[in-house]
Amino acid sequence: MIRIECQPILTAAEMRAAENAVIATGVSVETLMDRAGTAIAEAVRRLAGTNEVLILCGPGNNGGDGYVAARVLAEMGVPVRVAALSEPKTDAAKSARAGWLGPIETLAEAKHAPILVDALFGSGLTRPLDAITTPTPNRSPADAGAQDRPLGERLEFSWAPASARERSVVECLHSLGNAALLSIAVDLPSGLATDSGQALSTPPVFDLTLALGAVKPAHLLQPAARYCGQIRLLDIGVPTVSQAEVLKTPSLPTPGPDSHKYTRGMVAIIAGTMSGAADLAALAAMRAGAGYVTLLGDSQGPPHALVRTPFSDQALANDRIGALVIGPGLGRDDTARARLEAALNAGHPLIIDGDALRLLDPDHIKALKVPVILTPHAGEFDALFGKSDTDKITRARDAATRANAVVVFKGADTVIAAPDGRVRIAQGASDWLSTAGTGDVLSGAIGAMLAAKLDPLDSACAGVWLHGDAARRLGPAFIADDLAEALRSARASL
Ligand SMILES: NC(=O)C1=CN([C@@H]2O[C@H](COP(=O)(O)OP(=O)(O)OC[C@H]3O[C@@H](n4cnc5c(N)ncnc54)[C@H](OP(=O)(O)O)[C@@H]3O)[C@@H](O)[C@H]2O)[C@@H](O)CC1
Ligand SMILES: Nc1ncnc2c1ncn2[C@@H]1O[C@H](COP(=O)(O)OP(=O)(O)O)[C@@H](O)[C@H]1O
Ligand SMILES: [K+]
Repeated sequence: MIRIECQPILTAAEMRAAENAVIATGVSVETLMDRAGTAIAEAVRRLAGTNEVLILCGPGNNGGDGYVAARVLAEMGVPVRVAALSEPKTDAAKSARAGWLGPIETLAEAKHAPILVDALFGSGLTRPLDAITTPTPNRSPADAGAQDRPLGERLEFSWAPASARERSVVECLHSLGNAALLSIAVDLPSGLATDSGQALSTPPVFDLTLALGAVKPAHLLQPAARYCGQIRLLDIGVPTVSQAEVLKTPSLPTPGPDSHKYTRGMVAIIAGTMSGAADLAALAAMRAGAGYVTLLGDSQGPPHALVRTPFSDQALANDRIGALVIGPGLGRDDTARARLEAALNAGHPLIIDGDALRLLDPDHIKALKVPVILTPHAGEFDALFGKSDTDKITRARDAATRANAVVVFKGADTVIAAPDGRVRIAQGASDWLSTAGTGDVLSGAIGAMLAAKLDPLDSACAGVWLHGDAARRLGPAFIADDLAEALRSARASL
């Protein structure tokens, strides 16, 4: 089981292409399925202990993985039962099923087990599960004493129409999931759309998802990600590359004997009508490691290390400024517009956030001659780039190309895109970040990274990582001020 940080993220089609490239070298689908099922079995055995395992198998290759896992677990001496939704459809799944010598229960009538493994649907799901009804076996497992039947004897499905006992797949999944001590999804919790991260149906929340061969968008994008629990990758010997990767722990420069405050990086924050927001960005830039932070505009209070200067074109014309943050608490009045205009003309690398995003259009941003990082939340993104039903990765990537800027598309599933098509997606954000001012903190943290001369994509990634790590350290009910302070602990952990 491999941690997913830094791993390539593949769409369903990209994963199929990667698998096909391996198959073209002479490796059969059955061999890949065998590797997948064996890896699942090994992972499940480590977690299951002596507990009984119930594996739910669907009609496709996800179900095939389940049958292989069941066979291997049984060979390992782990108590395991199989319940199926229907007969397998693919050749590989049929051959995997043939290798399972135990009984097969129907999904609707399967009794729960302490360990639930969902191998109903993976990356092939294209429509909701709700409409599915389960076939009725000609004998129920209970009638036939399925649990006691020797290996080798199996129940045959009859494809009879709905019976009184028939239940929807979603309902079965939820009740078996609720009753389990530990629930594990094979590749994806059944019901999720692999590429968009939409929930075609609502699965239960799993404890663990075992991604096969590669991380998929649905492991990271909302709403799908909330159903996955912990995510671990299983290697099935399929080489994968992608321009999209899971956000990694950054490697940041630390001060040395030759460092001074300006070599550490100077960040300027432009204040506006709500100076608290600019104060938060400034504090965040300092705690993220900037050597010098100046706040241009009106604000008061600590920290004393923050250099407050009235806003002026002259103050802006400081060559030492390595990153200029504009937008947090800027307002949208004439003063805000004038300050934004001055900032765009100052020639410093820019982080554009909050109100400033509402005063610009993509063409204007594209015309800028300096590195630019945009940090919109969903509302700001829609206002700037237009609404769309396309998936968040594509939207972020298209926006980055259109504005020729790094785009940090915020949310519980922050997607960071560069104009060259590279994408990084954050995992495991704390939901407690949903509090006022945390976006201001992010812009300041990214400012510190850009001023430290990281390239724009790396700056955005490092800022998002520090922000996410700081939030996780704080636990519940923190406020943005706490988050800015905690950036220091996040940096110290590197
Ligand atoms: N390819 C490989 O080499 C390897 C792949 N691997 C594994 O394969 C998984 C992908 O397999 P997959 O493509 O067969 O898709 P899967 O997720 O099992 O489901 C599709 C099946 O379900 C059906 N179906 C869809 N929606 C439905 C619905 N609502 N209600 C009812 N049926 C519905 C659909 O039918 P159809 O839409 O064609 O009518 C089709 O039969 C992947 O996640 C990984 O676990 C590994 O073994 C490694 C090697
Ligand atoms: N439910 C959530 N789970 C995880 N992160 C979230 C959630 N909601 C918001 N965030 C993060 O919190 C920050 C909020 O930023 P933003 O919406 O700009 O707030 P503000 O303008 O109040 O500072 C972003 O970094 C975003 O990614
Ligand atoms: K599954």
